[in-house]
Amino acid sequence: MNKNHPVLEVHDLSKTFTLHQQGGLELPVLNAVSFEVHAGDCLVLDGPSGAGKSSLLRCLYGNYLASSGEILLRAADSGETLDLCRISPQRLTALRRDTVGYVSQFLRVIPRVSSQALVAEPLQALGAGREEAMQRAAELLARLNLPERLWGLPPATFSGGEQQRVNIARGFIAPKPLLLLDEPTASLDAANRAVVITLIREACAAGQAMVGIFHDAEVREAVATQRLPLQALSSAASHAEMAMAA
Ligand SMILES: Nc1ncnc2c1ncn2[C@@H]1O[C@H](COP(=O)(O)OP(=O)(O)OP(=O)(O)O)[C@@H](O)[C@H]1O
Repeated sequence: MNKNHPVLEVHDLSKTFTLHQQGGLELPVLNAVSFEVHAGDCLVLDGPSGAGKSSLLRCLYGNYLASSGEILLRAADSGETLDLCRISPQRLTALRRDTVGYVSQFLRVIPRVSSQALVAEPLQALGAGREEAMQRAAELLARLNLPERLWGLPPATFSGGEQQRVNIARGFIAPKPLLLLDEPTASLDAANRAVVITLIREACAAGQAMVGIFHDAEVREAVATQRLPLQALSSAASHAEMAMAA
């Protein structure tokens, strides 16, 4: 692990939402946030509800465009450092394939695609053969205790916890340098939470870096190598009150 070159560097990142349906009201959510993450680190985002944890994670995946600042990520293919705040959509798609993964709270189901194939897909996108990817998908689904009778079915009708485990397997199958985790254990029982903790630790030991939000204090304690405290800058409620008072 090279501690000198961070996988991710964030400099003075700020994000303000403009609420067009409320007369262009401005809602500052992140103010000059800076941090770096190295291979093997698991950075846990801390802070109360509304502090901007999910918004920050979405900026790091390029779903939200930051208002100012830099998000520097080292591309796995070229080793080139790219700024997510100033990147083309084509480059972002390539980065998501080989450099940065995202485990959201909810699974995006593709009709008629089996759970196992859905999990295998990110590894195939990195060049692995179908057989190898399906085998690795089966191993992960088994570790996450998803009953084998479900592997061949599309996950649309699965329970929340079953869908979340398919999503986690899909996130962990391809060893990208950076993995973003948005409450990956929120719908899981204690046994499966323990599996996810082990997966995170193994991935970090193998040199991946993680940035995550974890609902459960026990999980935060178990996985964090660093913490980033965030504070609520303003709340939608107080802004709504201000708008009504104006
Ligand atoms: N797309 C959006 N448009 C407008 N406001 C938004 C948007 N996304 C988030 N916000 C606002 O930004 C603030 C931060 O939200 P965010 O979801 O990032 O917080 P959080 O720390 O993840 O909260 P929680 O722990 O409750 O999930 C909230 O006040 C929220 O209403």
